[in-house]
Amino acid sequence: MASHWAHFYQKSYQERLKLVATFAGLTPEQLADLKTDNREIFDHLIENYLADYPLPEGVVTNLKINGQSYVVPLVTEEPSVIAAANNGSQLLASGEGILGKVDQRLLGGQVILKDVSNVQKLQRLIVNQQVKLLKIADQSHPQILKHGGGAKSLTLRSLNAHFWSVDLLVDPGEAMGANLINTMLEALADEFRSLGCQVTMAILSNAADQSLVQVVGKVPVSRLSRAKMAGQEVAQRISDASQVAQIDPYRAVTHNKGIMNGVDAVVMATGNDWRAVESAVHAFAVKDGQYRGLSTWQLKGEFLVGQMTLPLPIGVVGGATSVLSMAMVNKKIIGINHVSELMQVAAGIGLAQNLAALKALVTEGIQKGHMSLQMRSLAMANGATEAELPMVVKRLRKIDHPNSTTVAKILNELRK
Ligand SMILES: CC(C)(COP(=O)([O-])OP(=O)([O-])OC[C@H]1O[C@@H](n2cnc3c(N)ncnc32)[C@H](O)[C@@H]1OP(=O)([O-])[O-])[C@@H](O)C(=O)NCCC(=O)NCCSC(=O)C[C@@](C)(O)CC(=O)[O-]
Ligand SMILES: NC(=O)C1=CN([C@@H]2O[C@H](COP(=O)(O)OP(=O)(O)OC[C@H]3O[C@@H](n4cnc5c(N)ncnc54)[C@H](OP(=O)(O)O)[C@@H]3O)[C@@H](O)[C@H]2O)C=CC1
Repeated sequence: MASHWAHFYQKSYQERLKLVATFAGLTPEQLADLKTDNREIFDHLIENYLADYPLPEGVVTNLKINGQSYVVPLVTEEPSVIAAANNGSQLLASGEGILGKVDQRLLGGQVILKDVSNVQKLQRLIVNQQVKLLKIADQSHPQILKHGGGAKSLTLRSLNAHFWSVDLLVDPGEAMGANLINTMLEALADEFRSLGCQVTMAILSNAADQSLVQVVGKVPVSRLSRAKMAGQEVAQRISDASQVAQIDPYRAVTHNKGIMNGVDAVVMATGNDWRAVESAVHAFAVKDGQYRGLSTWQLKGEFLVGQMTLPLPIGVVGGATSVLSMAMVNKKIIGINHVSELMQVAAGIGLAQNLAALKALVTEGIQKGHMSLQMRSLAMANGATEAELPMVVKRLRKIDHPNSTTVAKILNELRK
């Protein structure tokens, strides 16, 4: 990680802005985008527009994937998430960094049929007229062919005695593809209606289990030592925590929430559909019938090795990724042009977040780090001014379990 990023969080706001703008080569207009309201765009983006709802955006400055370093914007309202992602990224970068890969990106969708009169006949038609049917899909959205994508396969699947699903797989190019596949599915639905089928509906599936990203991270055990705990012991305890998330759904849910603290923050920052991502990820977590942690950590000799596979229905073009000026600025800061790279960056941030969370949990506990960063929020929520923050936070850090009453007492003393 280049030295000018070191202790980024200890620099002033202006210094941080200047460093990121210079690093990403932002134009003056793009730099201005980091601070303007968006009424004229948002009034056309959603219905009944009323106001902007700004959320904080920070950056992780030291993510290393496949030997490349990234500065990654994260949008989140939760204190300590960005600190954790920085912490985990730094630990992973101290080893060989993260290795990532995306084998294929296909988005799925379905035309739901009811009470098919002759299943064998329909099955034969779908097989024998596959080329014609895929052409109907492509012709409904010809632009996608220009971008190297298109409809790839159509198969029939029984759901129960009454319902069938005609499953379509589409290569959406660099887009997430929901709008484009829905257009294709509605064209196919019309075709099946013309063949005498009862069509219930046509809609994409957010399962995205044909758009998987895999990340593997290795941390030298020596980097994990903490206070009185040797690195080997911390590594073993992280591995134990990982095993618990595999056997207990009750734990797995929070283990995965920690991962999604990072993933969602990148998905939001790049204008992607985080509801689609959340649906896909949690469905994938229960793919074998039991809800399990999405990542595993194992002690292998001198390294703690983490691995994770995630479905990520996201894009780098289309939808809000091409409408929100901040999404475009953030894609420039990350420096990505291909969606497979963005998938690896988002998953890498999720793995880093998970490592930092587990390390905190199995050593000093989550509250020490979390609450020390939460102090500013607690102070501001209870009336501390910008000028009073440093003194209030300094005093809060010396108190066990501070609360709003503690803040009121400190402010009373300061304001006498
Ligand atoms: C909070 C830390 C990082 C402190 O960690 P620490 O080791 O006490 O602090 P440190 O001063 O030694 O800093 C270590 C590194 O953390 C980063 N770091 C440190 N401070 C900052 C900061 N202010 N801003 C940005 N980055 C920061 C930074 O990279 C720093 O390296 P340095 O630059 O000093 O060489 C650690 O305790 C941690 O990672 N905790 C996990 C916090 C977390 O996961 N928060 C999410 C909310 S809790 C949750 O929802 C997830 C969870 C826990 O439920 C998931 C689960 O159950 O699995
Ligand atoms: N998750 C869900 O369940 C649903 C999500 N959505 C929303 O749909 C949106 C995503 O759908 P999507 O189809 O991506 O949206 P868009 O239709 O906005 O984006 C796809 C379009 O991007 C253009 N494009 C430019 N370059 C490329 C490229 N390299 N590869 C592919 N397309 C390219 C193409 O149009 P052209 O060639 O004309 O430029 C293409 O048709 C999101 O806003 C999402 O919230 C909608 C319904 C449901």
